[in-house]
Amino acid sequence: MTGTDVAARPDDLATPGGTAGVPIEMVGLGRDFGSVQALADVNMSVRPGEIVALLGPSGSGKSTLLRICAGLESASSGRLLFAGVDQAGIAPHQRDVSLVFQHYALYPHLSALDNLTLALRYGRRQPKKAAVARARETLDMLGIGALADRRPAQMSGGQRQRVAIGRALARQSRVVLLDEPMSGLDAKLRVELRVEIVALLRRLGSTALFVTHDQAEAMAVGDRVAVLNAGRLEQLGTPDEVYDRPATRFVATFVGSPPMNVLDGTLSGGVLSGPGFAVAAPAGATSVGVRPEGLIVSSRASASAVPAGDTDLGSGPGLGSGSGLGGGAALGGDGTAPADGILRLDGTVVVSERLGAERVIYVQTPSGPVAVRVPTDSPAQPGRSVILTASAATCAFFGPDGVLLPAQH
Ligand SMILES: Nc1ncnc2c1ncn2[C@@H]1O[C@H](COP(=O)(O)OP(=O)(O)OP(=O)(O)O)[C@@H](O)[C@H]1O
Repeated sequence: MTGTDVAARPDDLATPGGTAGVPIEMVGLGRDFGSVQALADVNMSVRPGEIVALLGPSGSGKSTLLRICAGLESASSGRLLFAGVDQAGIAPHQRDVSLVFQHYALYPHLSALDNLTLALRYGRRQPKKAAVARARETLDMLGIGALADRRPAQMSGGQRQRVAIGRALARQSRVVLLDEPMSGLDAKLRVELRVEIVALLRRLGSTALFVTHDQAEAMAVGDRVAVLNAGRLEQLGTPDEVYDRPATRFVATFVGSPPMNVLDGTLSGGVLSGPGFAVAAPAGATSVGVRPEGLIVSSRASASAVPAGDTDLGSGPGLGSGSGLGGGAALGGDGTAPADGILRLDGTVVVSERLGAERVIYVQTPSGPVAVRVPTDSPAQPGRSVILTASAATCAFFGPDGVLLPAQH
């Protein structure tokens, strides 16, 4: 990563402690590299001071979008506006943008403090006293105030990355662009540093685009998350919206750990059915999705005979404990067709993973493995035959184009 300072800007724009960020507008942005369509028709409005996480798999166009914003790449189509001003033809150094890359480049012969001070004095033309004060404050906020006098060689990799991030952010640019700024750091450090980066961005008020392929990081850092896939913006929403109402099947299966289970089926008479499952579904549905915490696990042997409360092996929030399973009340006459719109799937637990305060089990079903979040003390252990159920309200339905269908009422 580097705290590359792309631009200088006049001192009168620098407002210490104030809000520096500007609105960013992307209108139909596209970028082709020969036959490769790196970006296609991206539309996005980012509010001043907002942090938007750009999330997507490798090759989805995240870096290309960031480089267009920095002015290092030009768009093949569409428009990019900062504060209402079209950036086409505006050179990188005139955009007042700070870039933070994965690979930092600090001046090796300067202390941490001097690396920051230099950027502020010459990048921002700040007077020495003000620059030193801002540099010290930034280092303190990043938890490395005590290392101010050390040169890069006398710091750990994580500490050097903090200095580089501090150098880019201290300039309080109108727009801050971060491209996987924490890759290469261990998980604990990443979590610590992202909290500090967000705190610093909020303090400085810059509008920020933060590229990551780590969905947990995107959800933690972004006021909103922009999910990209093959150059297209699949969804722009708050972390809650993206998780609870994924706009597309791609988003549903990219966000969440484990992600949403999606089962393919055929719709007939208002019922979507596929290998081993059936559920009441809206017109046009070709697949049903359910989050791992939306499923209830019950013992197969007792599901149709024992009161629900006794058979529940661990439930998500979708249904009350075992409700809908008592005496097989939720099942249709043939044992698979849904009554009350309930999704039902039979399977066998094949894997049980302890994840901190919870457990995730993987159930092999005729439609493939299904992940279910259960309490740590759930008896649903590998080898156990189980029934999975979910209320229709906890299910998401997608059409043949992968787009979320409106909820049924
Ligand atoms: N200069 C270039 N010339 C040709 N193709 C390019 C160029 N830059 C990017 N691409 C292609 O554009 C697509 C998007 O690349 P981009 O680097 O923006 O993706 P990304 O989401 O940032 O990926 P990663 O997470 O791996 O960095 C890819 O298919 C890539 O190969």
